[in-house]
Amino acid sequence: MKKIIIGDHIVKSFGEGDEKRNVLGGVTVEINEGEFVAVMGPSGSGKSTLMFVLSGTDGVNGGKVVVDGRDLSEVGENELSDIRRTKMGFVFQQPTMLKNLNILDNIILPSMRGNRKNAAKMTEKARALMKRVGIAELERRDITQVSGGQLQRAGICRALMNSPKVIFGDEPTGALNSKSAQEIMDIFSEINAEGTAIMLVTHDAMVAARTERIMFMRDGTIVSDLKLPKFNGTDMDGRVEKVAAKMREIGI
Ligand SMILES: Nc1ncnc2c1ncn2[C@@H]1O[C@H](COP(=O)(O)OP(=O)(O)OP(=O)(O)O)[C@@H](O)[C@H]1O
Repeated sequence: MKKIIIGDHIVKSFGEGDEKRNVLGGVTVEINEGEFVAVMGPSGSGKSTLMFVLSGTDGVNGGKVVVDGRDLSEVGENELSDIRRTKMGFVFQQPTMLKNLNILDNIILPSMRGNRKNAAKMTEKARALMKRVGIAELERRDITQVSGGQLQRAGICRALMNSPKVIFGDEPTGALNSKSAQEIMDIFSEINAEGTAIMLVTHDAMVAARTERIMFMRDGTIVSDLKLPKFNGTDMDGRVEKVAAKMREIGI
């Protein structure tokens, strides 16, 4: 199986001198193409930091990160930004969107990068994505005129505009009620079924149980790596129980 992301003995520290602290203490992790992964762990265990370094958002202090065969320590700023733009999509707890643009323009803007030439193509793609996630009728709305779940759907459309190989989600369902959260997970499952790898940081066992692999972190290391069969709509209770049992074991 081809690896889309490799983290090889990653060390990440913050602070200087006596204040210096390792937040990731030599983490080795591999994500396969098309894999659906969740990262769980207590607050402060390094989940977001791991996601930031694997996505090249942040550099490392030791070890290396390889994305689709490219060692990020060997690429310059321009190539790093190209890799992030063309191979990765990002979904956050609260999508950061511009208040003076409608939903459609917010989805299109980041992929345009000032290039108006392909505006028609981008608009067509955004409309197809919006239709797919059930927000086709909201394209002219302001971002303040939609629900949290609808805004998150728009955030997912934005992340999919460049057909990424991997989507990173930092608590993408954290601001939603459990029904909306499961609907967002339905969308992630569909995207994953089409071959996009997804890595989600979550505190929610119901969310993690929808993935096929849950990495548990504690104190900057991965302490457990739980594998589940791909979710096919059945045995949700059994899956949640497996995740919950591991959480109890680890003390989350
Ligand atoms: N830019 C930074 N400067 C200094 N310390 C940082 C920085 N970013 C994160 N940390 C510290 O690194 C540790 C891990 O943070 P991180 O956000 O990765 O944890 P997390 O597991 O995602 O937590 P949570 O579940 O609360 O979001 C924390 O102790 C945090 O305070």
